[in-house]
Amino acid sequence: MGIRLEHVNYIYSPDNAFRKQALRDVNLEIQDGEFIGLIGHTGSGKSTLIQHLNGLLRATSGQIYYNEQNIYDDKYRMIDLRSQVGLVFQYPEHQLFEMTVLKDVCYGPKNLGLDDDAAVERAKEALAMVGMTEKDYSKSPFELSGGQKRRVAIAGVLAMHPQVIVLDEPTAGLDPKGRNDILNQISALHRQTGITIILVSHSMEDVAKYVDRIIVMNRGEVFMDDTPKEIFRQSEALERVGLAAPQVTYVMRQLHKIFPELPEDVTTVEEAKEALLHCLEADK
Ligand SMILES: Nc1ncnc2c1ncn2[C@@H]1O[C@H](COP(=O)(O)OP(=O)(O)OP(=O)(O)O)[C@@H](O)[C@H]1O
Repeated sequence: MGIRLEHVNYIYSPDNAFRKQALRDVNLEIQDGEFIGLIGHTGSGKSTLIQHLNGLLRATSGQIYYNEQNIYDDKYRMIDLRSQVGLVFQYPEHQLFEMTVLKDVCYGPKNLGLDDDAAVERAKEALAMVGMTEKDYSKSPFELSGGQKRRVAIAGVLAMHPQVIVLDEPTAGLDPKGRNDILNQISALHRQTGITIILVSHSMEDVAKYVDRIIVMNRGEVFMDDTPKEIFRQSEALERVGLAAPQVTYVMRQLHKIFPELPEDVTTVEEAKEALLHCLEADK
């Protein structure tokens, strides 16, 4: 099962001069356990779309089904959806406010009605999933690095045991090491738990290495929806909407013209390295 969007439109300020149609006839099916990259240039509708997935925004028209239930049915309990589809906003560390890391992560489960012991258990489990250790529990969130704060914020959502986690630009503002750490951690989380992960990003490089499927948004529409390889094959179409395939894809395409034995469609640096080494070995 999973999430299905049918003909979803969303208009901000429909009745005044600031009217803005941010989503146009969006049709999507997201299966349980997928790892998806949601890409688009600024203003393409990514944030608007993800806020529909846990009911924070209500479609102006169209329907959304979560596990085959229409979330706009009068009897549907939006609170259940919110606990199953966790949103991690951009710069989530700004929302850390408790005195200690452990207390902060307990906040969500307690809000769900869990008693103190159960909340602590969930918080510890979630902190371990994002690579935080016992010695971090009693620290103030304010003494952590930017990347660590972000992990704590992600743990806060994980502690609610969501089936789906949506991360809006989880690497924004981090240095290259911080970016790699957090993306590797998210990828490990996907492997360990099998939950659905939707990673919102501006960066093809960031998502190419990790996700199985990329959804490209443009002007509120789903412009492409395919595997990274298929998406990057259409680099001219991407460039028309202000995006580009990863640099390594272009480099390997040029190299393929000179050395046809090298693959033409490469999406990650790791794949390129492997292909080049293989080629060198064969040449020996
Ligand atoms: N509260 C709002 N009121 C009016 N228009 C809005 C509002 N929020 C967003 N928009 C407009 O809706 C469109 C889609 O915005 P959205 O934030 O979903 O894009 P985005 O792809 O997430 O952008 P970014 O990558 O910059 O976060 C943009 O044109 C934006 O200006």
